[in-house]
Amino acid sequence: MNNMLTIENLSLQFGGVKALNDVSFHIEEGEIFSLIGPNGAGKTSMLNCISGLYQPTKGSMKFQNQEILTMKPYNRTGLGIARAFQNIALFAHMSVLDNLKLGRHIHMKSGLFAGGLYWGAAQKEEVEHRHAVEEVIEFLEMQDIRNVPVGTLSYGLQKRVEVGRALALNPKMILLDEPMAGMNSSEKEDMARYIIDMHETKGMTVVLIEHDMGVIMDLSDHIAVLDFGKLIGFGTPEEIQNNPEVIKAYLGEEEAG
Ligand SMILES: Nc1ncnc2c1ncn2[C@@H]1O[C@H](COP(=O)(O)OP(=O)(O)OP(=O)(O)O)[C@@H](O)[C@H]1O
Repeated sequence: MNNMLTIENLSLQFGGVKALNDVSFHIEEGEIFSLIGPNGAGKTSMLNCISGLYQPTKGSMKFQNQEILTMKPYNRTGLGIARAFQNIALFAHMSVLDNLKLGRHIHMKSGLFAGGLYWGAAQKEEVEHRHAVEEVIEFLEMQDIRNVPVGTLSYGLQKRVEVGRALALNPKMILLDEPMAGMNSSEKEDMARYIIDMHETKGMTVVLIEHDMGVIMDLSDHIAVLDFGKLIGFGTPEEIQNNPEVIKAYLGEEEAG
């Protein structure tokens, strides 16, 4: 297996807080990879470093062997990294279809000149947007709600649209920050099925933050465990479940709760 993302000695500091402290791990191409750990452990910070929202203080981050540590988020999208947010960041008054299309326009627009001077190219791009968005609507089974304003949908469906917006960018690697938070059990099952399909039918690499340990252990090929910004475990679900340090810092605490 080839590495999709290789992270070495990554640190991120906010004032006196070490959000990430000398973290190293790798994510293989085409796998479902999960980041777990207690609240405030640094999971979202790590995702923000991967998407380019946060600039690490030091370390190295290679995407398909290319150093991306200082690369702008826009350029990372171009390489094939897309991200769905934990807190839904959609336009409530716009339809599902328009939210998905807008996501592509924002990230992939060819610019005013291309639009004005090369009408043919802009038209071709519009067709591509349409095609990608329709594919996502079918993949996430959103045909019935395609024209519905996002703000009127249930929380679970809004989360699905948020994931769809990242999917519409046709990424090689998709970053999902708690895609099942606040969902009921049938919505969770649907989302788990979509994640498996992203991996199995689209061959996508999926990076997941999730608190539901049942979901994590079922879906993940590999797991990294963070605690106070440090990597305290890395391995298969079985290895993680049998790792004494992880049990002490995180899993044990769940059992007790
Ligand atoms: N923009 C920021 N400015 C200052 N401190 C931050 C910022 N983002 C994160 N932190 C701090 O970094 C640490 C890690 O936070 P982070 O949100 O990455 O944890 P997390 O594991 O995702 O937690 P949760 O499960 O609660 O979402 C925390 O101490 C947090 O307060």
